Amino acid sequence: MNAPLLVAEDLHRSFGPTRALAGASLRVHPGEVLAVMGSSGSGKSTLLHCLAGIVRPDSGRVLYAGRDLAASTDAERSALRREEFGFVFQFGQLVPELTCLENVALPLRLDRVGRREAERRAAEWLDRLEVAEVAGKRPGEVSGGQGQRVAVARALVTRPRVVFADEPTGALDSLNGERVMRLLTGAARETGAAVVLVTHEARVAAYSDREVVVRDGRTRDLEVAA
Ligand SMILES: Nc1ncnc2c1ncn2[C@@H]1O[C@H](COP(=O)(O)OP(=O)(O)OP(=O)(O)O)[C@@H](O)[C@H]1O
Repeated sequence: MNAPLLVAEDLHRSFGPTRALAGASLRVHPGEVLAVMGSSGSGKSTLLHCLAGIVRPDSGRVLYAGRDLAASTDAERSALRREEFGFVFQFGQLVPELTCLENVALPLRLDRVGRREAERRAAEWLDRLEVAEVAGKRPGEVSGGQGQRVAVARALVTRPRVVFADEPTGALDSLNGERVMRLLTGAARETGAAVVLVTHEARVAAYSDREVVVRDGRTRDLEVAA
């Protein structure tokens, strides 16, 4: 298998007296869909935030493409998040004042792509996520499932190498959840993006290539020969 793109080694992280991570390790290979499973409070989101350079572990290392995240500056880490990573959260977190098309175009605009080109690419992604009809609407005017598909389009429009998805279907009914998962993993496979998918639902994890379980802040790999 290729060299891993993202590596977490023996991460520990506490918030005051609460130990969120107590020895979490994992590897993400280019293009793979990895599900991070575990019960509520087990440390899944903290692990995802450490992997994405949002939360700094108390000890342990995170390497992205061989580079130690702790050795980079805040500016380098935010550039990495903007250029190489995409994010999908449980509640779309779209900008309410912008139309869905403008929301998807936003990461490109932040990368200084001109408006016309950014909106052309955003429209392509809305189409790909089967949600072209909401382009001119604001997030408050679309359904939960449509909003999540817009959020997936926004996460993928910059062609990231890793998409971090934290309970992306958590607020959806099962039919809409399945649709979001099918479109998210399909688009990621087409563009070669890896996906780190945090979920507590086996039905959602079924879309992954491999599963890692977090329990009391520690990871356990389900696949022996991963
Ligand atoms: N910023 C924070 N401040 C204080 N405690 C926190 C913070 N973030 C996480 N924790 C605590 O760390 C533990 C792990 O939380 P985390 O959100 O990583 O778990 P999770 O597995 O993602 O849970 P859930 O599935 O409920 O989202 C929990 O006890 C949580 O309350």
